[in-house]
Amino acid sequence: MSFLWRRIGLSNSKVAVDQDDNTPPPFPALDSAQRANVPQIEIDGNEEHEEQSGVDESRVAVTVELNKQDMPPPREPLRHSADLPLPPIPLSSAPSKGLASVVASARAPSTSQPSTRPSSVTERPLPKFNFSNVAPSRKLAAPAVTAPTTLAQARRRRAKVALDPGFSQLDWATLKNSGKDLSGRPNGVLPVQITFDELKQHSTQEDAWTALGGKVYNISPYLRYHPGGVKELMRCAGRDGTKLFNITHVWVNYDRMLSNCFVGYLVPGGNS
Ligand code: HEM
Repeated sequence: MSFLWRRIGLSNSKVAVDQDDNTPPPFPALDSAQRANVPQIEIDGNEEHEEQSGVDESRVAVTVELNKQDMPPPREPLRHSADLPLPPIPLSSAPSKGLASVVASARAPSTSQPSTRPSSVTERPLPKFNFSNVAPSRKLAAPAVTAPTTLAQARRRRAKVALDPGFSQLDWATLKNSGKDLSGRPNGVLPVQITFDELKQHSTQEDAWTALGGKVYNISPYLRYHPGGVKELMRCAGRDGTKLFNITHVWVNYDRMLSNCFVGYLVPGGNS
């Protein structure tokens, strides 16, 4: 565990920030598909279990077990009445009635006529299947969806950050697409090589750099636009934020979002 003293806000007061703190924030939702690869644990109905393991109950996956081999055989497809062989046309009625009415009466026999349907094509009853005999073999993970019951619980699970007016993702896209250089470098200076020691110097809100995938970005202009809030984003300021970023939302295309904020490449040198 290594600590870095970081100035907070405009007050210049300093706090110790754990450089190795990659604890994921409560986003994405703890029972989401993104987190589906977290190790599963069995439910034991013991509330204390959560406390001990540090696992939120909503992360617990219910284990449903099915055995494919024990599934009932597929039902035989029903035959359409049009596929059934036509009953013999009574010869006596053929000359007097039109052909169409003869065919119609043959397909839909009147109630007065006894059915001529061959007994071999009568519908077979479905085979009986006892689901209690299903043996466990194949595991399917179904996330336990537990709706928060109180307002406090809901807040604890997912505290939504209220962005200031004019700082939506759309506003950021507009600013970015304006082509303005947001790297903070003097105009015309080419991307530079940045060591870890240099990176650490940029850890305040007014001058925050982070390294993502080997590239260093000036995240100060983006702070107030970040849907997860300034505080969360500042956790990766002055250090390599790749791990924390990927744990949180690997699907976000940071390279495109922060293209105007690109400062340079992270190179070995200094202490990481
Ligand atoms: C500089 C890199 C980062 C960029 C460009 C970025 C961008 C974004 C974007 C676009 C979203 C919305 C994603 C979505 O709704 O699917 C988001 C959400 C979020 N981000 Fe980041 N992020 C960055 C770093 C971080 C870091 C380091 C953390 C902290 C651990 C973090 C925490 C969050 C959280 C908690 C949300 C969820 C907000 C909500 O409740 O909707 N982000 N971020």
